[in-house]
Amino acid sequence: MARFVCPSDRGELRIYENLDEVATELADYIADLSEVSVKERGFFAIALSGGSLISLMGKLCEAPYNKTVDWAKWYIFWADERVVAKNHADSNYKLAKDCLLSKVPVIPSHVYSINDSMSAEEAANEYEFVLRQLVKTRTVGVSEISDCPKFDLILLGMGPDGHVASLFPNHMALDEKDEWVAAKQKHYTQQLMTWDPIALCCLPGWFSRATATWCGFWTR
Ligand SMILES: O=C1O[C@H](COP(=O)(O)O)[C@@H](O)[C@H](O)[C@H]1O
Repeated sequence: MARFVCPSDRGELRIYENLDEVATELADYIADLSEVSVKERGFFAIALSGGSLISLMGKLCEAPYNKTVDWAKWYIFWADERVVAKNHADSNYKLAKDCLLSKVPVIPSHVYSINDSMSAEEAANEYEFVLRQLVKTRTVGVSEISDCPKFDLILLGMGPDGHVASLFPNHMALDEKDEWVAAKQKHYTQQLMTWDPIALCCLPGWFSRATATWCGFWTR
């Protein structure tokens, strides 16, 4: 049974007993939001991070969700990606494909992975261009107060140092105001990583109907 805490007006904190409970609640949460979005807009635009989040979404591949969710209406995006080939073990796209997308009937052309055949800067520009087209057609919603995309759901796993979507605490990418997608240099040294020191990140200016940040520590 989850405990609900509202530390401020900035959202709601739910604390679960164990990982299984989190995964069950997360699957319900996503399925409900998908249903509402498809009913209201005809689409469900979801942005994913990499990391532990993806295995937590695993229950979506099982009954009843694999049959009840309207997968054909899903449009899938990445909140961040590493600058590696799509078949590289560190690719966030590969992680989602292997553990989730290959197990449910999503439409391949609705899966918007980040281009791995160009430089990080070019890939960031291209991703922003694609997003702008999808916002124009309202496949991805638009914010009421700016022209920024408004996803139906942005799901972000949070690393132990508080980073989400390759946005590390105090990184200058957090001050970015104009671009929707940015390539950034890795500036942190405390982690050993095998991939290139640049990551794409979708910026804090993005909007969503719902943003859920799933932290790495679940138990009380
Ligand atoms: O490097 C990354 O880490 C974060 C957090 O991952 P987690 O395994 O600690 O949950 C992830 O959200 C991000 O996509 C990834 O690139």
